[in-house]
Amino acid sequence: MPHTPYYLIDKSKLLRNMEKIAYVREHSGAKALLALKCFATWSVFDFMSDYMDGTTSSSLHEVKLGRKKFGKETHAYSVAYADSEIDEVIENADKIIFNSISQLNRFADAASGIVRGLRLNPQVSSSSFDLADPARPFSRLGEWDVTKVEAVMDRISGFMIHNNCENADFDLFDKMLGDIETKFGSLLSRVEWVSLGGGIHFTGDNYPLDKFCARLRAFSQKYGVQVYLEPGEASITKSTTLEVTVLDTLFNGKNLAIVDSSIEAHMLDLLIYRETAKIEPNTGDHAYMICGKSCLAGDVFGEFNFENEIRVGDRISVQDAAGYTMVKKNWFNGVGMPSIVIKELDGSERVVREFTFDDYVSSLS
Ligand SMILES: Cc1ncc(COP(=O)(O)O)c(C=O)c1O
Ligand SMILES: NCCCCNCC[C@H](N)C(=O)O
Repeated sequence: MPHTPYYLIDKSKLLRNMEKIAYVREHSGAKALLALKCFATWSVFDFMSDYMDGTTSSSLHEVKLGRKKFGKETHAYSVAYADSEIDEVIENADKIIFNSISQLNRFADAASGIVRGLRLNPQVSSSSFDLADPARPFSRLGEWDVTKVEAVMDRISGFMIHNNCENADFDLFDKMLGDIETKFGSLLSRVEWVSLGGGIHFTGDNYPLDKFCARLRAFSQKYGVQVYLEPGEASITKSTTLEVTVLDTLFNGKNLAIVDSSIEAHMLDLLIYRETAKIEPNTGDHAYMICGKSCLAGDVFGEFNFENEIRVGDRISVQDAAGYTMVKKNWFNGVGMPSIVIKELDGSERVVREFTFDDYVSSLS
């Protein structure tokens, strides 16, 4: 049994998402690229690559990781490329998507030998978080002015449009795609491919996959484009837990349990978006606030119910711990970094990465 804390990636749960992605690819004709910003734990890429078409990236490091560890089709995108990195980005990519017309022009020569695209911003999104809303006022994420885009159509063969965020509502997706068609329809029929980005929770329970496939296929046929999807969360949702152990219990008006992990260090996204973790089944008469071990006063995973009183040494599994966790983990307080463990399809567990004091030291100088 590995020492806690560790992220436990369960391949049988990952497989459920992979099979839905494969279904969508087959029935819609869309290609699916893993968004590495969400999940970049490359030890399961061999497994995932049987079900997906490749990766998309947000930086030089991610595009190189995608090329090296996942293979297949590799898309490069970044909010802005530096002169010093553009050649290496291009060397490692099949397509490059520029965020702005100025970057497209700046790197016109460097990128003349690679398929190029441009990010469009339809100025509508499904995000309820200002922080993650690509359509927020003054957004820097993509071009929105059709006249300006028309002027560079000879330099690109595709678009990327990412405006969904944790969107589990097919009707909302459908409506927003309609908005995109209204705004950019005249441009869409002039390109060969369109990536609709990530943020579409189509692998969730009860998502109307057949309607989704039909909508994607109709879009693809109407404009004569290859559609791409860039699932991050949808690829890995509910596949992983963060396994922790209780180190101490206190009563300060509420029952508190301190675990050998930290929301700040190991599930940072929850803190950023002011969400609580998930612990199942969350039933029983014993209510506890589950707290992290960093010195941050608000290092709290949330309040949950348990069937029994919690004792030091008890194990707790924090659910849904794959997306935006391992890619964001940090060494705050020097808290021990969770190992990464894979549960194989036969149920056996394999530790694929452990972090030591030397890793902490080498992350600083
Ligand atoms: C361009 C792009 N593609 C894909 C994604 C992945 O989104 P999600 O993990 O919500 O599916 C994001 C999220 O930031 C993104 O910005
Ligand atoms: N759970 C809170 C919202 C998370 C939003 N996802 C983060 C990134 C996202 N893909 C984006 O578009 O910014």
